[in-house]
Amino acid sequence: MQKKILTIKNLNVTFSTPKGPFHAVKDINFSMGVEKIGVVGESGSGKSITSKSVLGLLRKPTLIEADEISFHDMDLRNLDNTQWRKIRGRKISMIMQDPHYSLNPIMSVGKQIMESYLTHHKVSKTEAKAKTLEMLELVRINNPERVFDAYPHEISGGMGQRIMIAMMLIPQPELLIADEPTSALDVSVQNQILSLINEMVTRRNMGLIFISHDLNLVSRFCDRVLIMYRGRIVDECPASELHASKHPYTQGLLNCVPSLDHKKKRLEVLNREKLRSFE
Ligand SMILES: Nc1ncnc2c1ncn2[C@@H]1O[C@H](COP(=O)(O)OP(=O)(O)OP(=O)(O)O)[C@@H](O)[C@H]1O
Repeated sequence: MQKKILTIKNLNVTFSTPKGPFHAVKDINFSMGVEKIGVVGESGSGKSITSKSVLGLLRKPTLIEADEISFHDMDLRNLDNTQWRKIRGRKISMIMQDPHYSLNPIMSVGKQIMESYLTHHKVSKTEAKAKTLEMLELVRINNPERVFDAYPHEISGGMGQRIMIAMMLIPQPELLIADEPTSALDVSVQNQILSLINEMVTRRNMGLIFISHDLNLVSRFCDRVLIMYRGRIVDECPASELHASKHPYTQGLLNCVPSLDHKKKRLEVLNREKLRSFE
């Protein structure tokens, strides 16, 4: 049997809000090995909160309850900051949606990528810089020497996404959580980045959780898909069978995807009445 990288059993997340408790993530169960798992679902369905729970990024008073969240054999519940520092970035990395929130505004982007490498590898600065320039090239940055010295406000959104990807991949994590990692990139750069991520999965045995609104991309790129609705996983299928799913919510999502074949057809709106039984 394939070795498990991540196992989640009965994960529930409840926020405390001025209007009372809000149960954002409900009874999530899944496990994964060296594979690419796509997570889809409309905005607010709980995709990011599920990922943030895995990385211990939610703080009290938010209530995170789970029977199990384990990475290989390690229990990720209740780790302290020192233990998290050894895992975040090094073993589990997350590429966030907006690079401008994730990059340090007062440090050059090259230094940030280099630091990410040096934190986890005992090498000289010269070696780390060479590795950083190599990584910048791998994420298709032209003129890496110049970009190395740029500050986050000097770079475009698309370049920022590639820099985030470089920073997260350089330590060679065992699990990568990528939240809309290529949304600001044009199709050719997107394909190159996806092939780089794919290579990390196949050659370095990395597991990938790929959060996206792009159902066509997920069905093409991933191995398996989890479909979330209102905090729950309501459907799960091999990625190649996503378009054939019989689940009403998945069908609803698929019907909202613009298609070149149906240019004149009006885009459908999800029928919420039909979906009440999944809440
Ligand atoms: N700090 C918070 N306090 C209260 N509710 C929150 C908080 N953070 C997120 N939520 C709510 O939790 C739910 C799940 O949010 P989450 O960010 O996981 O959605 P998502 O599926 O990732 O959406 P998107 O695709 O837009 O990123 C949403 O209803 C959101 O409003």
